Amino acid sequence: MFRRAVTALCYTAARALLALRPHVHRHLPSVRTAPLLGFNLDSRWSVTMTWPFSSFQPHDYSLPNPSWSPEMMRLYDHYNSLCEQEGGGKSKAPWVRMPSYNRLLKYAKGGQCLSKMVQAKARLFTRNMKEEGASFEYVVFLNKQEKMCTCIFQAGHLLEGPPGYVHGGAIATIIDTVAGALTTYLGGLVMTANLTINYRSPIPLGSVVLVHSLLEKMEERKILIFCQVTSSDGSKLHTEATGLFLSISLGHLIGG
Ligand SMILES: CCCCCCCCCC(=O)SCCNC(=O)CCNC(=O)[C@H](O)C(C)(C)COP(=O)(O)OP(=O)(O)OC[C@H]1O[C@@H](n2cnc3c(N)ncnc32)[C@H](O)[C@@H]1OP(=O)(O)O
Repeated sequence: MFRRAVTALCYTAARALLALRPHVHRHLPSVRTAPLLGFNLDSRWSVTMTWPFSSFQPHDYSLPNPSWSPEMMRLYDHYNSLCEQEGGGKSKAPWVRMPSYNRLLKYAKGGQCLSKMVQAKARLFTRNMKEEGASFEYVVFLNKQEKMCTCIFQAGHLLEGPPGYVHGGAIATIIDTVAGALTTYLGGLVMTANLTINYRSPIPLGSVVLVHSLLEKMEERKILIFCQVTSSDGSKLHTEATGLFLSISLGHLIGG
């Protein structure tokens, strides 16, 4: 009984992710939970919830907070100005800001509630710090036409690797996150199969960098991504990476 309930909840959450690209629904068997906990991601990637309690709206971590440096704010304002504006209806603007929650479950309608029922203490580890600015501060913008994402990333003091510089694992994490966001948009439910990273120059702790991720090739379930991390003015290359993502069936996640 419990297992069936958890499975139904997982189906609902996964359907929320798959809603990003409806064509991948072919990977999912039909389920009956959707009418109970439906969801909708509108064209600006903000979640439209019909859950009756508005306070259940999840916190969006990709919005500015006081820890953001002037450079982070400048870049945020720049990319935001390229996006469809609030109340602007259907826009031709190619960029959208992707919302960011501390659990992927929260993309589901009623996901705030779901996330309290399924492994309530679990958190997306890029979004699990209480202190703003201490670790990953980032916002991802998606360009649907170009099939690319650009992330503005401010690396906080807890991400130190070599003294004064960002840890290579933290850089891999933000690359995986940005490439993962792009491939989720392109392929629905995905997992990283392979990441190959070349660290070209160290990233100073506390600095703001740009993480660009773009589609190289998409072949059935395989999505190949190219990434570059550069200084905020683009003059310095910090990191290059390629990633292979595979779109998966829901059974892959809940079957173990
Ligand atoms: C808005 C949303 C934001 C989201 C941000 C968060 C993103 C976070 C993303 C992650 O970090 S995911 C967690 C880390 N990844 C994993 O834990 C994945 C662990 N590995 C697996 O679960 C499976 O190995 C995997 C799903 C990747 C593949 O298993 P499958 O059984 O689906 O694939 P299969 O073995 O049938 O292979 C399918 C094809 O892919 C190829 N392939 C599989 N794994 C490969 C690999 N590692 N390298 C190269 N090719 C690979 C394989 O050769 C084959 O090619 P062909 O079709 O041409 O024969």
